[in-house]
Amino acid sequence: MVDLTLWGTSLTSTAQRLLLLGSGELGKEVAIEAMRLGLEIIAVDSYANAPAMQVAHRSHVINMLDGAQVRQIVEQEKPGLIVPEVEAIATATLVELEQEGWKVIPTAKATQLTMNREGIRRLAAEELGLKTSPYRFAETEAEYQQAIAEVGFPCVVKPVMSSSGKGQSTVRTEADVNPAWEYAQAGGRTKGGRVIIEGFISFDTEITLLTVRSASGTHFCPPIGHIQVSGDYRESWQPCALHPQTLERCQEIAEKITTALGGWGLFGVELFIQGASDTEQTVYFSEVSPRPHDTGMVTLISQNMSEFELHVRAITGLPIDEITLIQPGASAVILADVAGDNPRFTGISEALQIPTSKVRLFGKPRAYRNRRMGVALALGNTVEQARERAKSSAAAVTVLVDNGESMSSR
Ligand SMILES: Nc1ncnc2c1ncn2[C@@H]1O[C@H](COP(=O)(O)OP(=O)(O)OP(=O)(O)O)[C@@H](O)[C@H]1O
Ligand SMILES: NCC(=O)N[C@@H]1O[C@H](COP(=O)([O-])[O-])[C@@H](O)[C@H]1O
Ligand SMILES: [Mg+2]
Repeated sequence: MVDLTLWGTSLTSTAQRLLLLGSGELGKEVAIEAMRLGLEIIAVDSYANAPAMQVAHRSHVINMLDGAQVRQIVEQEKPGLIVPEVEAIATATLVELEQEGWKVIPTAKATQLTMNREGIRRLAAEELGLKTSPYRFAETEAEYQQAIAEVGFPCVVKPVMSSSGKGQSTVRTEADVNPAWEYAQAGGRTKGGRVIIEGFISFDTEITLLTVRSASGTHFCPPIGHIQVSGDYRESWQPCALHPQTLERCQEIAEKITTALGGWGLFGVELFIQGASDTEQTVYFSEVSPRPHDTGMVTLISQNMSEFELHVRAITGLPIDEITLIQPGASAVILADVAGDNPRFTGISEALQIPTSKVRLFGKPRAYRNRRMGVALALGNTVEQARERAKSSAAAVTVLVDNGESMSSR
């Protein structure tokens, strides 16, 4: 635990250590915020020089799906806070570590339930009665065929352990059925195994409602709208227009699911919205991240406190005062279109000629097709203006790699 009455200093005997399990772009910003408050940061991931490792005091490369390796690092580093950052961690070991007195953010149960789509879906739909898409789970190809027949076309197939759309496909016709199974088997964060088959929801908008559980109570950020392609985010903006009663409904759902998960920290509650914002809309719960959300990177520019600052404040037991929107804001991703080492970027100065724009490059040491390498952020007088600016800024950047191939980032 972090001792609020005796705040320590990094790299001294009083240090409060934060162990990041996962060191991508989201962890990098968490590390920066935690370091600003004087915490000692240890970044862990499955590969060297991951983004958060580059701004941490120390780092370790381990297989985070191997419980023994996770335990060894925890016992070696003795962190006050264990902060999961990615959807590929041995969560059973986190449960054991929590029972032994280590502090897991937000709770070991929350990381276990959300790391597996089955856990969170059953909690939301079957225990809490939240409206979700219809769904089935399948372990074998025969069960899969049966589930597809029951859910019907169109449906969405995903490995139960995956994120950022890995292994996900939409099945519209019979011809898509087998490729979707194969892709799910190959594409999850852990190879092979169980899949979820979800009925396709034809939503008008999808949002992330960032929800913070902290010493000063539960706080909501203004809703973030976003666009996803192949299950991965491309653009996000804040605020997203919703009917006032819809917003209330979204907050109720977020309150329910985050209360059930428990602990302190920021959560990204993903919701599908059907209908136009001039009447009350229908809200479906999709899933929740018990940590900062990729679509929430827009808050680096649009809010008085970013989702990363909010997470660090919440997990260390500090209060959150008012969360305010500075101005309508937007983010657009910078993707690689080619695989290779030693990525470099052209067009940064063009990108920054766009008014209000900022570019964040994550420092991932290797590019591959559709890997998110950076993000462009912008403000506007309206959401539309902010989105146009962020998209133009991102589109100006091109990712080049060692093999000499180059393609536009978008
Ligand atoms: N049942 C569904 N109906 C319609 N669209 C869906 C459905 N499930 C997923 N999608 C689309 O795919 C996107 C990604 O799905 P989901 O959030 O479940 O995947 P993920 O791999 O966990 O992604 P992330 O890690 O980025 O949150 C959703 O944001 C939505 O755009
Ligand atoms: N939707 C979840 C998400 O955005 N997670 C973020 O992406 C990183 C993995 O990136 P990589 O796949 O490029 O290594 C994770 O470490 C996390 O920061
Ligand atoms: Mg999602």
